Amino acid sequence: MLAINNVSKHYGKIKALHKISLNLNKGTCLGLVGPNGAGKSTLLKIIVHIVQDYEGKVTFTSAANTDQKRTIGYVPQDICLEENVSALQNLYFFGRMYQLRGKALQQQAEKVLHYIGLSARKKDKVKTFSGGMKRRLNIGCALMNEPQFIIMDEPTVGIDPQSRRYILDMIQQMKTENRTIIYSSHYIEEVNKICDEVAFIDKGILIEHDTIDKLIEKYAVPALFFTCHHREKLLEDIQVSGDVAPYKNGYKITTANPMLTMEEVLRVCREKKVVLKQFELTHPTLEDIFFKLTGTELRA
Ligand SMILES: Nc1ncnc2c1ncn2[C@@H]1O[C@H](COP(=O)(O)OP(=O)(O)OP(=O)(O)O)[C@@H](O)[C@H]1O
Repeated sequence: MLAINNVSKHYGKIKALHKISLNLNKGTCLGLVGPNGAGKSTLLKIIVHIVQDYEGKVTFTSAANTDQKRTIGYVPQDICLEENVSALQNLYFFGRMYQLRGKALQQQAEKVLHYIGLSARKKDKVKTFSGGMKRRLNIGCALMNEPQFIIMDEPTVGIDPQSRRYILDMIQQMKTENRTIIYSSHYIEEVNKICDEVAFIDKGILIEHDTIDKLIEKYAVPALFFTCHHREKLLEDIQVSGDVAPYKNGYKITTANPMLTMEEVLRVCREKKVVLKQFELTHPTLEDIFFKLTGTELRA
């Protein structure tokens, strides 16, 4: 288990983290979600001991009597590879840091290459790789010590959809191996797809932490989404039924009674001869919940 207790971090006058506390059970995949500058990387660097000057406490408990260093794999946000040598040489470098030598080092590197789908390119220099391949190798380096905890800082930034899908599938595979994962991202749809739990962080403060199902249940407010021509005519009349706000390319009405509001919208449309282009009952997404809790757009 990972226990983060009351962790705060200042960089000079910048308050990067403020009294963060959260626990993570073995085998859980946690999505750490927040906009740029929220404090995600700082928290991850504290967890992996890169940042050591902070207030509060971080403790790990892991299986058997393994050395704590050997149980954590960290995938940094910035790609950390030697471009002028091969993928294999990069993996050997990280393996040696974890005291692997000889046949054990070779076998582990081959295993990781297979895992990240780069066996066929193992002898090629990294500088000939695409961005997505480099990201996969960056993850592979963190897997050389067979970590129990895997901590990934935005591992899918700026890559092609195919590599993104490959990385997400790899994470699904890691979950089946009962590894504990922290996955930092501001791509909420990825988090929704692969994570069990979500921690929302904004301006260094932990806003919420729960399972995705519980967050949806807790903050679920039914809403109607519509787009239409002459929507201003419609808005004048339907405000009584719910809270109307601009949303994507149309409007969203948050309402306690969606069926009644739906009937009312249709009635007003008929009366005012407004043609609806799209009209549907929506379910809140994690992105909506984040916005509701912080007033901040994730991609800002
Ligand atoms: N080494 C540093 N020196 C000074 N300030 C820093 C340093 N690292 C981070 N910060 C500041 O701390 C705050 C949190 O930054 P952090 O990188 O942890 O956020 P983040 O959520 O990971 O953002 P991003 O998604 O952009 O990577 C920001 O205001 C940032 O400018």
